Amino acid sequence: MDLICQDIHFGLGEKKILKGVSLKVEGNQFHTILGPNGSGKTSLLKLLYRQEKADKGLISLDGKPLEQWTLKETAKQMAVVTQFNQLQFDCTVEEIVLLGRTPHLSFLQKEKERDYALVQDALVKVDMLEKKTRLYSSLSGGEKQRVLLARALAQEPTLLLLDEPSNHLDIKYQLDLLAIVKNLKVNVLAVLHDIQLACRYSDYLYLMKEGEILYQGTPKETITPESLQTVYGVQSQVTWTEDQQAMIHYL
Ligand SMILES: Nc1ncnc2c1ncn2[C@@H]1O[C@H](COP(=O)(O)OP(=O)(O)OP(=O)(O)O)[C@@H](O)[C@H]1O
Repeated sequence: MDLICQDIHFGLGEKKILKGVSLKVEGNQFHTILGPNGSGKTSLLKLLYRQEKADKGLISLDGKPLEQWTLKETAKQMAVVTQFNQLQFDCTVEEIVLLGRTPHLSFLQKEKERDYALVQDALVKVDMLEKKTRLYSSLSGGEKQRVLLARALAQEPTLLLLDEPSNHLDIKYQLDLLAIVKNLKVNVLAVLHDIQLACRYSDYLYLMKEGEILYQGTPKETITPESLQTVYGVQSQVTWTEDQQAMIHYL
């Protein structure tokens, strides 16, 4: 599912949070939004998963305006992983991941063998199969994060939205998570904080500051001493390895 945002404006009270944001997520590529705290990254994702509504501008999915899609239609194709949160009720790991299949089932339809197979596969991918009978509430922050990714994988999305998905993960699982997502070969829009990890896994970067996208392009085009100075206000030297790893030396 392709996503296009055109000239998106969004504010809360007097505060203008997004000031004309335009972006595209297509080509089964991994797109990342980077930017300082408070620049509007999460707000933009909230508009996409309809927690908030834009004041102006057009959001379209496969060429059709977002508001013309039903929630169920979008849930069949769009999965969202935010930072782990508390659930209203407690479930086992397996039950939570199985919820990823809900959009694909009709009313009162029971899950089938394929649904359980997808759940199993997702749990293996995030290395949580052994803990499938554990209660979600008993998991560590990083384990919860991996379960939420597994739920999104079980959903078989064609557009995956990730909001700082690797925050609670140690470096091994951060690398694993981003590699899993990259290998899905679906449209991905991620909000990340780690510039180096973003460069390593993203095909395309959007660099945001104060509600506007100031730089965009491949990681090499986007991450430069000039852009880091403008967006984050830090001085740096940037060199690149052959496998698209940015070596950022902060001065
Ligand atoms: N409910 C709210 N009421 C008032 N201001 C809000 C609200 N939600 C967000 N904001 C403000 O909007 C701005 C953008 O917030 P947002 O969470 O989108 O930024 P972000 O780029 O995701 O930040 P971070 O990197 O810190 O997660 C911030 O200044 C924030 O304080």
